Amino acid sequence: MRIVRYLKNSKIAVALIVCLLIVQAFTDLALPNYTSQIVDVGIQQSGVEHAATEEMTARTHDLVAMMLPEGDEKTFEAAYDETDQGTYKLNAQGEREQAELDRMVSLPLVAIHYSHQIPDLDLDQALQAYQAGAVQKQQILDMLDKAKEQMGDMGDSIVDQQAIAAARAEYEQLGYNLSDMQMRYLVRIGLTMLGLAALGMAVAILVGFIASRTAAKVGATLRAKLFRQVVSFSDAEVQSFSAASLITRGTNDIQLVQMVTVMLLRMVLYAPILAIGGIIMVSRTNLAMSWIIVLAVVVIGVLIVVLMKVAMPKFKIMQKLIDRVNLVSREILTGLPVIRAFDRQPFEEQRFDVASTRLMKTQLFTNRVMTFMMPLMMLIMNGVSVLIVWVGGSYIDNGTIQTGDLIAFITYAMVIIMGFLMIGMISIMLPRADVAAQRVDEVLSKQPTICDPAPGKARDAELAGRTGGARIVFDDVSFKYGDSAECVLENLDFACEPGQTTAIIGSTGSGKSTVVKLIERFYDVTCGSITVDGVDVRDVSQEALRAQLGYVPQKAFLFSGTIQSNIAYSDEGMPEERVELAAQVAQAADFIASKAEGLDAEVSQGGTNVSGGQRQRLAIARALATEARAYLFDDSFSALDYKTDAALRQELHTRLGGKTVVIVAQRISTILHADKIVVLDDGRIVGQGTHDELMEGCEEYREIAMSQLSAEELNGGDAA
Ligand SMILES: Nc1ncnc2c1ncn2[C@@H]1O[C@H](COP(=O)(O)OP(=O)(O)OP(=O)(O)O)[C@@H](O)[C@H]1O
Repeated sequence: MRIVRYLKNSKIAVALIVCLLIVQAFTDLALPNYTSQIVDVGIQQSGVEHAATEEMTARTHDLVAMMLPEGDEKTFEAAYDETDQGTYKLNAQGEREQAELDRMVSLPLVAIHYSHQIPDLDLDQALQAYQAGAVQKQQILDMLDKAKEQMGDMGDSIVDQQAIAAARAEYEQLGYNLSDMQMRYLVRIGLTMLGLAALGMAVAILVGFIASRTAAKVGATLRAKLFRQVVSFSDAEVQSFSAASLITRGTNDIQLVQMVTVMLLRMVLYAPILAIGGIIMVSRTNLAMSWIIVLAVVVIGVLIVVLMKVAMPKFKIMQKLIDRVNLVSREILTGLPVIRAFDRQPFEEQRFDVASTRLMKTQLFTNRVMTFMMPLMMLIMNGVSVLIVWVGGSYIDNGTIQTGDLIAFITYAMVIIMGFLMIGMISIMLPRADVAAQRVDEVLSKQPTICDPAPGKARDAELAGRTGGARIVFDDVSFKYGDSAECVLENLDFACEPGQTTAIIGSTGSGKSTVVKLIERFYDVTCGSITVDGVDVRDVSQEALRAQLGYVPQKAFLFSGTIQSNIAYSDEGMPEERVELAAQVAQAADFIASKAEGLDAEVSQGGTNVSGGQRQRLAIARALATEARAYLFDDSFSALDYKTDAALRQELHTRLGGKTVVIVAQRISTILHADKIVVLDDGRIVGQGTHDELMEGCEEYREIAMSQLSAEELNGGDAA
């Protein structure tokens, strides 16, 4: 069970909860016993608990002593002390042995109490005869045994009940106020019950508090781990899960795990304690009716199994359906302008509706099944109560049990059934949470395809501290994405020299962006190698490699914050001058100056409140603000107008003197003056050299150039 594993680091909290739950079970289980006492002793017996009264008259004392076997007589004599008034009071030793005394004195007391109803029996005479030695103890004991035998099976319980009546009569004879006694008893038991209830409540609150804290900690730890793991993923892993699913796993799934962890700590641990405690208490009350509880538990078991069989498959697909709704919503929200432009709202609404309705139907189904559960459970509980009253009624009738015992039995039966109910509810929730936990584990156990070399083997030191440009070399590089059969790049051989601009050009889908992504090591090459200053990119840590590179992605992405925080993204403490210089080189200074807040102007999430060109310029400034040795521009000038494009290239040329520049471009004018142009066609290099060389020797390049440039430009003029 995965969820239990998550509690590995919270052993102390779990142990504490178990201890507290035992206390809570003790209070919960003790209360019905007190209710039973209130009914049996407090009400029916007027608060008289024991047959062995606290005080008795000398006559009763002597008569009881006469009717006890010798061993018991000694104990009895030792338990009572004679008072100045000639009565006998229970002493401390007697209080300790009260249960034993009750057993002894019951029959003699009943005999004394009812003696006047038996003709020809004069106990006083018998006592005199006994004291005079005319009658032997054994004769009296035989007489008592015979009387008891005549009462049959019910003898014991009848004697117990009548003994209490006799004790009451004894108290009355001594002038005790019985209603005061009753009130004192009721108040004492009532206060004990209140105290127990308060303790139970305090413990329950404490358990809830610790359980919630522990579960919240489990949730937070899982979220942190998941986030760290997802951040370490390459594009391939993110794609394999899909961003929407990763979000559901990080939010909904972990939330479910957290919720069930609370239930696990509060209910799953409590249920067996309660059920076992209840069974022990019931066995003390009345075993004859236990079959009712067994029957109820079996019925509940069957009910839960049926419900699980019906609802479980639906529970299992629920998480996938939530994923789907997330995916569709994300796509629709991101593509809203396109949807509007093509007037596809009805279609998208329909798509969303399908995903949402499937989720709704599944949830409705499971909720409906669950709705059945509560009334059915109540039916079972009420049925059990009725059965107990019915069966118990006859037991009360023939004196086997008392009314209070019956009430206590009903309550214990409910406690046991509740325990099993809780186990049932959890057994429905747990598999669902287990699916969620499994989904989280899938992410956590996914091995990132891009890994750093072993700590001792990393060649970071060879790159650290170098200045000037970096020499990037592609040596017979081939690459294919994931499991796809075809190579996107094949046998690439070229070098990007320091202090030079290397341009990569080619038709759409020819693999230009992939080249840059391979330098950044977002993916690993399938064959061949890429080296930076002679060091294979796989032999250095990703951090060290990327510190050498300034990257501007094809799709400029900005974070919510300010212009300043976006440009200084690589280093929060970046000096203002560097931010300004980067903005200036990236041709963003003018538009920043036009903003009232300047560098502190707000940027919304994804940079949606700036234009495409401005976004590109800020993304360029962000890369230029780093201290990289090679700058990779992946089609980063496409949204710039020709003038800005030219000015930017001019600035790059002068400011980035010795650095390496790699420019992926669609527009030939952007790369016209590059030191080397690599022409890609369908993942293969079809030519490399300067513009002039390629115009002469590369058919594909000439075609692109002729389609984009005027005759004048082709003859040496500048497109800008
Ligand atoms: N994540 C990916 N998974 C699978 N295939 C991909 C992935 N990214 C790109 N491709 C495929 O690899 C090929 C090259 O893509 P790439 O983005 O490198 O081309 P490009 O030359 O930069 O195109 P463009 O000029 O349109 O940006 C394309 O055929 C594309 O379908």
